[in-house]
Amino acid sequence: MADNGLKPDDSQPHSGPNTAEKNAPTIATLDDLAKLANYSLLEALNCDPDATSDGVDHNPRQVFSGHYVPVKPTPIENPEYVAHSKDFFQELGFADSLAQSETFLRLFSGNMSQVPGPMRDRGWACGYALSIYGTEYTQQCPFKTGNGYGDGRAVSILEAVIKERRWEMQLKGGGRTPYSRGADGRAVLRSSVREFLAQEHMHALGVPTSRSLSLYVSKSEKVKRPWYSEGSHSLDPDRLVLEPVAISTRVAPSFIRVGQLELFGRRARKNEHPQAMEELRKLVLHLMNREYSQVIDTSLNFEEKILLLAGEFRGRLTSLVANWIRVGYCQGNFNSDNCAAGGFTLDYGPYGFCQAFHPYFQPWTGGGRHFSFFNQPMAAERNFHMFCSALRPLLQKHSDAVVQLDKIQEGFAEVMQTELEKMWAAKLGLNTFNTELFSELVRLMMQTPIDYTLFFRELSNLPDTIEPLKKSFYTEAMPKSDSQQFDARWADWITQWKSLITERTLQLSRNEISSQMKCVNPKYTLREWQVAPAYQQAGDGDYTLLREIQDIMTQPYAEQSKEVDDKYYRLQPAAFFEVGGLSHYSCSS
Ligand SMILES: Nc1ncnc2c1ncn2[C@@H]1O[C@H](COP(=O)(O)OP(=O)(O)OP(=O)(O)O)[C@@H](O)[C@H]1O
Ligand SMILES: [Mg+2]
Repeated sequence: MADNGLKPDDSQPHSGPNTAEKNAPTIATLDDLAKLANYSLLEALNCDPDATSDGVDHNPRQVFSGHYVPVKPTPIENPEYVAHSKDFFQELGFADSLAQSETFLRLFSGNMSQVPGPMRDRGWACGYALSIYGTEYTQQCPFKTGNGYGDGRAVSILEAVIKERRWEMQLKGGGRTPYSRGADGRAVLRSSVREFLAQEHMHALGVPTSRSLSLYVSKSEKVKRPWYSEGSHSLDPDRLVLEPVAISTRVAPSFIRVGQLELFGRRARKNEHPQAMEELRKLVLHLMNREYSQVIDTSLNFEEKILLLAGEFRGRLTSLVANWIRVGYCQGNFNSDNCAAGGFTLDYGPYGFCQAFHPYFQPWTGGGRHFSFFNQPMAAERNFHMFCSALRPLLQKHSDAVVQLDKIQEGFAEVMQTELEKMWAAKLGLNTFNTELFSELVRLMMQTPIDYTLFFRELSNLPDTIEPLKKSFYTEAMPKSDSQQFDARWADWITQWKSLITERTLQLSRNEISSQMKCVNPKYTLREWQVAPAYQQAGDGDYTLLREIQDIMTQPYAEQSKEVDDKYYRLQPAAFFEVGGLSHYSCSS
């Protein structure tokens, strides 16, 4: 395996500069960043042999082989700075001033014409396959073959090793690529603000995710998207809206998706061309290098590495989905092409955070029950099966390894269940999962509509009665006649739960239990009715609210001021239920 340019263990303290010096920005200019360019993907993988070398390759076409197509992004017109992630800038050692510097803005709004060397002056897009809940689709591209499907508006522009970690930087909305399928390759400000805020929020919530680097909007270029009139109760958007285009940059160790492995797995399985098996092998080795180098020993033989990879991805994916449920996140569209092979959250399209609890909460009207809140473990299992199927052709001559891979695949549900039980126990402040207590809680949470975030946060104060929890009840939605009966059942539930907490106080103080609970039950989560005014105001050039939300939502577990609580630690107002664009969306791009 190629050297990935990383030290074996980057969690070790480094000798050398003291902390203050270490935290000082080391990347103050684009030249500083360009020097760190290091393109493992371009070096290890195959370029599409039919690609034009200038990267001006924007028309939809079939890409039959190769892992990537060189693409020059199309810059947005008259770009203006909207936001950058201060936290992530600091982690990377970027000076804040960089975000508003002319050269950085130019590059990260899609203009690669003047990049300093050794950074390259073109980016790349990758093809991938799509499976929806475990069923392969090849009809979704204009050619009905699946060969024209992939990064249709995502263009990677840089891979760099920064502070001993490898990062890929990808523009979203960077214009057309051969995979754009007749669409414009653009993202609008609305969806870019949503993704930008959500990525950093999820990171702060402790959920593995792609990160947000920067966000720029065009002051003159607009595109039309179907969207909702204000207050519309329609399921589908009822009008076309002209919206400003934007480019956000997201960053991750790699952007390899399960769908990408599937594409190459399918070609190898069907022996579509002479290099198909070799291309699959290369991609899998590259994935190990990019995402699993700390856990896959390079001296092992290939079959052993594949089994380790499958086991490790299973661990990451199950833990990821348990975390999603912990924080109330519903991805909405958990197809294999939105499932990062590194096991982190990717593609914040029709996502939403659960407010009024329902196990089948699903903000995307096209997502159905299969991608709904509590069904995410099943959707993840389907994606995991597709991942294993893509690896299988590589084990053709090793029947023992195939049996072991099958076992890893079959074991998904059990590992998932263990993760979920661990997570629920932690949310409830307990050491072990109690089936009876949990089942009754879910029944109660369905009968008494509760606010998912508020409920668990209030519970973290270890109340003795249900009174403090009522802050989280959507009482208006409750049938009055039943409320006394529900109160009695809630009181029983609290008594049972408290007796388990009391048992736990033999090992931990009440304060310790409460603070542990507050580390897993966030106080603030993104609520769509609060994000909508932020992107609306941003459309008018006012970024104040966006930045306020950014500040608050990057400290989601902290107790913040009373003003913040009054505004953000509260139920969704009744007027926003069932409103298009707030409680549901049929399209989000
Ligand atoms: N405006 C657009 N122009 C071109 N391609 C698009 C556009 N919107 C979506 N696509 C492509 O359609 C496919 C499905 O869209 P989906 O909403 O899952 O992805 P996305 O939000 O664009 O991208 P990602 O998964 O990269 O975050 C993706 O391959 C995407 O690249
Ligand atoms: Mg997607």
